Amino acid sequence: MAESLSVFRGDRLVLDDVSLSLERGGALLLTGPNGAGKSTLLRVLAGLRRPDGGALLWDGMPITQDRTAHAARVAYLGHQDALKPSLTVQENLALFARAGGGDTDAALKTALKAVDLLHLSTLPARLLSAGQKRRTALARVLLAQAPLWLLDEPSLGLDAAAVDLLGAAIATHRAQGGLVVATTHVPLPLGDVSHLNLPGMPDQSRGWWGADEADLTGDAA
Ligand SMILES: Nc1ncnc2c1ncn2[C@@H]1O[C@H](COP(=O)(O)OP(=O)(O)OP(=O)(O)O)[C@@H](O)[C@H]1O
Repeated sequence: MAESLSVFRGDRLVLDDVSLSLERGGALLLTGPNGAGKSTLLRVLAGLRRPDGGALLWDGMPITQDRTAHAARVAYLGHQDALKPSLTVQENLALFARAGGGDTDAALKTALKAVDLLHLSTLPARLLSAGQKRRTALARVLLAQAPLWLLDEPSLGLDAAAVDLLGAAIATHRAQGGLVVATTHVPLPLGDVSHLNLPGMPDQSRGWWGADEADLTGDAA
């Protein structure tokens, strides 16, 4: 899926020769210290950022051949929940339900139920707690009906019950052949996963080029 990716941010090499692959139904956990490049790698996998070296493949084809098709494959959960504050939970999700096609109302209801937000569906997003906003953002991932879920610290702000719901949603997605790549600093209920640790710089003050480059190469699954 990803071959020898390298990415600069500013003049710093953040990812160096990172490779990974995932089969249908597979999940990959990205770990590493703050600044190691986990979010950067997710953005590259989402096609939101072009790598400076290496290639991203889907079913053996470079994603650069059809970026629109790749965008449609991806449901991306970033650090920002990106909800429109004046719209209700339901309204925030409606666009994504439509994009998924089929019975919009039924899909919306199923997604709201999956994150236990049915009772708050008519509340404006500005009135939601941090965890409720995160649940809404997760519902959007469910509605996207995309095979590849890219989740940046998905459990951030979630209570224990919501983490269980997240685990259930991921299990269902994987059972249907979906793929998941998630970053985390805490244990996540992902089941059987591959693991890629990006160690980052042990001492940032030494500058990137002092790093042991072998430590930066990750091969998953
Ligand atoms: N726009 C930018 N310009 C320059 N450097 C950047 C930019 N955005 C991020 N970086 C740097 O890229 C490196 C990787 O950042 P990234 O957000 O991918 O790390 P992370 O592993 O997700 O960290 P965290 O665990 O804190 O979320 C960091 O050193 C960061 O300072």
